[in-house]
This record gives sequence, C-alpha cells and structure tokens, in this order.
Amino acid sequence: MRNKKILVWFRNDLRLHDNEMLVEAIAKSDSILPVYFFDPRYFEDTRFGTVKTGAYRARFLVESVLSLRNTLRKMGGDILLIHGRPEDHIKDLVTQFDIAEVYHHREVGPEETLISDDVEDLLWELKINLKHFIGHTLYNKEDLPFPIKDIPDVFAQFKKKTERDAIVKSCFLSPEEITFVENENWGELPSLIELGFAENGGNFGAAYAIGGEDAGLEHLKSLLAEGADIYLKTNGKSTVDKPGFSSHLSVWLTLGCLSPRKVYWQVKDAEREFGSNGNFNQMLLGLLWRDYFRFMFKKHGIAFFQEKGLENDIIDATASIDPALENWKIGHTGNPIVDKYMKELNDTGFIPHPGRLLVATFLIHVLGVHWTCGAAYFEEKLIDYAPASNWGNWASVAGVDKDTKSKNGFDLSKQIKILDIAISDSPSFA
Ligand SMILES: Cc1cc2nc3c(=O)[nH]c(=O)nc-3n(C[C@H](O)[C@H](O)[C@H](O)COP(=O)(O)OP(=O)(O)OC[C@H]3O[C@@H](n4cnc5c(N)ncnc54)[C@H](O)[C@@H]3O)c2cc1C
Repeated sequence: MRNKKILVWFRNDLRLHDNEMLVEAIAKSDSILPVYFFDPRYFEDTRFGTVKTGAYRARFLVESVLSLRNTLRKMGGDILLIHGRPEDHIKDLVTQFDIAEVYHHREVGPEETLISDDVEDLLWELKINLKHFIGHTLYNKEDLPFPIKDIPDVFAQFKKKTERDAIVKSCFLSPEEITFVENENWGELPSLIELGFAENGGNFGAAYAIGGEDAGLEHLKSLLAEGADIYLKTNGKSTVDKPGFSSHLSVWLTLGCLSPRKVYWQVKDAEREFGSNGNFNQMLLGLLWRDYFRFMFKKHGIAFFQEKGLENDIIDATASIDPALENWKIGHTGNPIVDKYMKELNDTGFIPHPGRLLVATFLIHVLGVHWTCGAAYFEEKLIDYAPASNWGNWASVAGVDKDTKSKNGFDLSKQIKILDIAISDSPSFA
C-alpha cells in the first residue's frame, strides 16, 4: 500500500525509548499519526465516593503528555490531543486521515481492556486492524517459561522459574526520525480546570514528581549516579518512622514515561560499575512484583480476587458514610503512624511501600473496613496508581488474592506488631 498511515494510540506508554509499538509503526508505514485521548471516564466519580483520578495524578499526566508533545515537536511533528472517549473518535480519525492500521499497547485492567475491545470492534466495521503490543512488563509474555494460563499464582514460584528460564530483552532504541501525517490542528492540552479540578489543585510539592519521559530519565540517571544515596546501605534495623530506600520510580513507570527494561538495564550497568547492593535488589525485585500482578490480571481478570460477588456491587455507593473510613482517609484515626502516612499520601500523592502496607493493614484488619474502599481511595490519590499493582496489593493485604499459600510475602502479625510499636512510640509522630 502506498502512503500507508498508521495511527499510534498512546496510552500508558508516554515515551520514545524502548517503545516497540512506535518503532514498528515507523518501520511499517510512510507516516504516523500519534494520538492521545484524555478520556473523561478517568476523571469521573466512582461508586466508592471517590474520584477516579485525583489532582496530583492528573497534573502528572498532563505534564507527561506535554513532555511527549515537546519531544515530537522537536522532531518536526506533534501528537493529536483529544478530550473524549477513543470509541467516539476512532472511526472518524481513521476516515479523516485515511489510516491503514491502528497500533496500541494492550492493557490488563478490566476497564482498559474493555475500551480497547470496543475500539477493536469499531475498527473492524471499517476493516481496520487494531494491532496489540505488550510493552509494559520487564519480561515479554512470549518469553515466560509458561503460557499465561499456567503462570504460577504463588509469587515465589513465578519469580524462581522466570528468573531461571526467561531473559529480559534489550531495549528498543528511540527513533531518530519520524514522518508525521500532515495535520493542521493538533489540539490543545487540557487545563486542570477542563479536567474538573481547581487550577493547581493543592500542594504539588514533591520535587520528584515532574511528569514525562525526560524527567523520568533524569530521575533514573541521578538515582544511579556515582555517590547517590542508593549506594548507601540501608540501616539493618528498620524502624516504623524510617521506611528505608524508595526509588520513587513507580510514578514514571506507571504512565510508561520509563520502561521497566530501561530501569532494569540501567541498574545492571550500575551494578557492574559499583557492585551490587540491597537497594538494587529491592528495585529489581519490585519490577518482578509489578510483572507478577500484571500477569495475574492477564491470567485471571477480576477472578484474581477470591471473593464472590466482586463483579456485582459489593460496595453500595448509596450506603451510609463510614466514619472509620472517613477518618482513615484524612489521617484522623488516632494511630500516629497511620495518620502520618495518610497525611503524606494526601499531601504528596505518594507513600513508600511499608507505609502502604501499614495503612492498608490498619483499614482492613483493625478498622474492619472492606478492602475495596481503601483501594478506591488509593486509586484517587496515588500518582503511581496502576490497576494491577494497586488492586493486587490490596487483595494481598486483605488475603483475597490467589496466592493463598505464601500470602505473597504479606505477614499480618508483623504488620500489626509494627502498628502496636507505633502507638507506644507515639510522641515521635505527634
Ligand atoms: C496497598 C498497596 C497499594 C499499592 N498500589 C500501587 C499502585 O497503584 N501502583 C504501583 O506502582 N505500586 C503500588 N504498590 C506497590 C508499591 O508500594 C509501589 O510500587 C512502591 O511503593 C513504589 O515506590 P518505589 O518506586 O520507590 O519502589 P521501589 O522499591 O524502588 O521498587 C521499584 C519498582 O518496582 C515496582 N514495585 C515495587 N514493589 C511493588 C509491589 N509490591 N507491587 C507492584 N510493583 C512493585 C514499582 O514499579 C517500583 O517503582 C502498592 C502497594 C500496596 C501495599
């Protein structure tokens, strides 16, 4: 086909580096049309009385799309920005720009999968193919030593077999040249107000959380630079107020501003140069956990949660407000460490892993609130919210995940002990 045009539908893959979808679209076409949809569904209220995307993540998303736009502009093109649902625009775009194929990265969350299924059906009516890429994980699905249906539900087994039998592929290089479809109006970046927030939306203080590929790569570089904190050994004695090392990379990984393979290979380079250490191990292990939850979602869908009726309304949005849940949200539980972390979450959109485990344990096992309410609140607040990682980890803490054998490393009595210590140490959190 002469003058073949491919529409590249960017979703949670807002980068040029290690982007197979983009590399292949460029190779297989004469020109590409990059598109991003600000889908209003992601800014709506949920049945849990929360909003799907809070102001911190919305700002981070807008910055990340802007960063991609700036990069593409430097290459002589742009990205078409549409404030609307992909299903409402995709057929018109294909017709208007005479598109031959549409490329995207497949997601694993039920809502995201439903959207691409609908887009695929619509495209099919025009006899246009939606090509799926898998670019979110460290390990490619095809490289795993088992088909998706046989992936072990027990994390320890998944880790052991994957590390032994699968390889992490090298990264795709960033394209140096791109030919863009001709277009006059590339659309405006929505303001936070247009997305439904008060402009600025509060204190966006955390310096690490600037959205976009450039900021992510810069963060990774400084994280691994010679003499950086990552090379300091963490103090063996972990205390309740010192959660230990946190790379903060999740915020960029979630929107795909950084690829997990990029992080992996950069860490491996640093390991070769400066020797291995516990913090490197923690990061690499974290990437495996990330893969595990994504693959669990791929394998089981919502059935990952061993709880009957989750598909139906477990939580009734019209149910009366639970004061215990509301106090937990605003950091007024009376437990000093829980309150400290919840305020930090509300103020910055981020808390480190030990903090997440503690506040989740407290909500579920001390306050007796259903875990989905906590997961929905995290979904609103976290900058790094990712469906599989969030709902998967909450399910682990609640004990309703598939790994009933080893509890995925989650130790309830240890967490309760930490919460008790926090109470006896309370002056330090006042
Ligand atoms: C209740 C609860 C909810 C969570 N919700 C999310 C979420 O929405 N999005 C999210 O990315 N992570 C989530 N996590 C996992 C983990 O807490 C964060 O990934 C981590 O705190 C991010 O900080 P970091 O980048 O400094 O992690 P590091 O310790 O530096 O780890 C490196 C990377 O590995 C990945 N990772 C590490 N631990 C996990 C884990 N247990 N599960 C999945 N991925 C992991 C992250 O991408 C992280 O950036 C949740 C954990 C809990 C207990």
